[in-house]
Amino acid sequence: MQSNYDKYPYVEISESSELCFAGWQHIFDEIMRLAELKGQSKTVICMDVYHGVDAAEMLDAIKAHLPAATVIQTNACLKDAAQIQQMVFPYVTDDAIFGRINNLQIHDFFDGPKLEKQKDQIRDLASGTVVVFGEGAALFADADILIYADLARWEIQKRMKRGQVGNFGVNNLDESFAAKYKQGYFLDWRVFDKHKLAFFDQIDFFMDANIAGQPKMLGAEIYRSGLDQTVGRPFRVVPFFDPGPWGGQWLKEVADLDRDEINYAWGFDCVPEENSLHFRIGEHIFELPSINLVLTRPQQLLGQAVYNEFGAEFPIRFDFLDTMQGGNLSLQVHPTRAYIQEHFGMSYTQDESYYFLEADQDACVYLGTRNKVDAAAMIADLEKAQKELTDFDAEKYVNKLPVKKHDHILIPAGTIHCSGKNAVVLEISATPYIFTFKLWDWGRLGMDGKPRPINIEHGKNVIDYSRDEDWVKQHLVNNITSISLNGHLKEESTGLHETQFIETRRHWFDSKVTHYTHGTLNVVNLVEGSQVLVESPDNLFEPYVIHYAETFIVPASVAVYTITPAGNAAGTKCATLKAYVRT
Ligand SMILES: O=P(O)(O)OC[C@H]1O[C@](O)(CO)[C@@H](O)[C@@H]1O
Repeated sequence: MQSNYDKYPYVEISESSELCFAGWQHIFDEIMRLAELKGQSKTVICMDVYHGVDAAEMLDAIKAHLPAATVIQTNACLKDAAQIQQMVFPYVTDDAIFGRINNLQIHDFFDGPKLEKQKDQIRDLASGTVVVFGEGAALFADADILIYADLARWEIQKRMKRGQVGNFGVNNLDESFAAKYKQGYFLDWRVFDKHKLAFFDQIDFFMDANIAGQPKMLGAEIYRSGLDQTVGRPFRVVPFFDPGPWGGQWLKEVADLDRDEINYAWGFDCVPEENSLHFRIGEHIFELPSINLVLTRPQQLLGQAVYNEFGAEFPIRFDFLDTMQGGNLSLQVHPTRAYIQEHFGMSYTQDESYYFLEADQDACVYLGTRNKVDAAAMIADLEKAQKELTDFDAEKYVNKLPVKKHDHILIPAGTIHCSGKNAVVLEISATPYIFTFKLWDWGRLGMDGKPRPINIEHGKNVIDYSRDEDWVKQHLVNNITSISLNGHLKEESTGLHETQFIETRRHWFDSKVTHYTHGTLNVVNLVEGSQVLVESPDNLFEPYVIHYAETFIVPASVAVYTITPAGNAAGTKCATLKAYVRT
């Protein structure tokens, strides 16, 4: 298959490339230029970092480029690791996967008296250059120059897998990836995002610390202008891909991924809390976590109504599940809203849907229970299969339905489900994605050679047995309503179910289609056709090329945009799937 999916999308920022400082020498020259401009006898430089930044590299650079500076490391003022373990335990818990959302702040990790003493000592220094370096540095002084070194969520995960990064304040480099991810998800990343946001407007320079030995730095004005330019036009975040026990071979071809990897299960094409954004400034690519856009420009991005409902959180997720020549996903169910709130402190739940981008002859979805199922017998059989490592007869209890390309299957929380093998799903779902109660994993092992954790205990509390064969066929399988039809355009509503907050619209078209955001965020994927052009009828943004299977975000602040078949798809029938929050 000829691939034209762009796996490194960027936003072109209209600034001179000289304003992106690449390499430690240029970075420190610029910092010292600003320090000299200030002309003070004492300069306090705070170099604050996201947890996971390579501290050794930064410290060496500080010492090499500012040999006369007094360097203070923030980690000397942390509480001890055992105290931090105890503090975080109620939120991290001893569950293998799930923790609890909480309100811990970065200062909770520091020893109060030590921090105050250190602040006094910095204040009392009479002259010279003082560098406060490390996590939480902005707490330590009113910085003359505040620098923030940031790290993409995916890069942190890769460093965790390699054993280079553990969790904040605890010595757990050798802990399993799953345990470190859980602590990152429920704790560290929320703590660090809150801290970054609190000081965001005071930051003078932002650093991209993603590639070892290749730091880059942008002045705050350019960085903020980049965010403003991004939120005024359609854009893509940088996708990332991960293998899994049921993963397939389709993403490798379509997204041109490493052919030597065993498989790719997931392609996260629009999960802005975890993806990156790439700014292109002249010849430089500057990487930043896309959550920074969500946190700092929520009204322009989401629109006022969505912001009122969700706050600064991006509520829609698009990702791929590739099972071509792979296996079935685990048979699973997601918590209801009440359950996720009570047990995990999340405000909304993992409502999902599967849009089938590709499906082989034998592709299927497991969805809902069989009519008049014996619920107690099903749970007993699931528990037996888990305890005694016997087989679970899924088809005795769960509907198995054939699926074909362009089917849209709705999966409100509480519905037992999973995609079968030999299909490619575009998941169009609410953002939470780790709250999966696995009921049966088909007797196979995870990528680490161990059985994956099963959650029948949680699952049995949320399975909705009224979602049986008859009900799911009527309500959850291709529940399509025609919205409008003319010679060149057909618009259909394909979901989601009325209990879910996302509306999805499919457009079939062979010429220009006009879309209105109505002041609310749109997320769009090209599900048919090799290429389209997204344009502003008023020339408010540059024309934007989108290829097959690429997801793009249209901020609420973009009132109107058009989509036209382009390149070798010009004049041919294309289709987009657009999602937005029902308001
Ligand atoms: O549990 P499995 O088999 O890995 O299932 C796939 C997972 O991917 C998700 O769809 C999230 O993208 C979850 O709902 C699900 O847990």
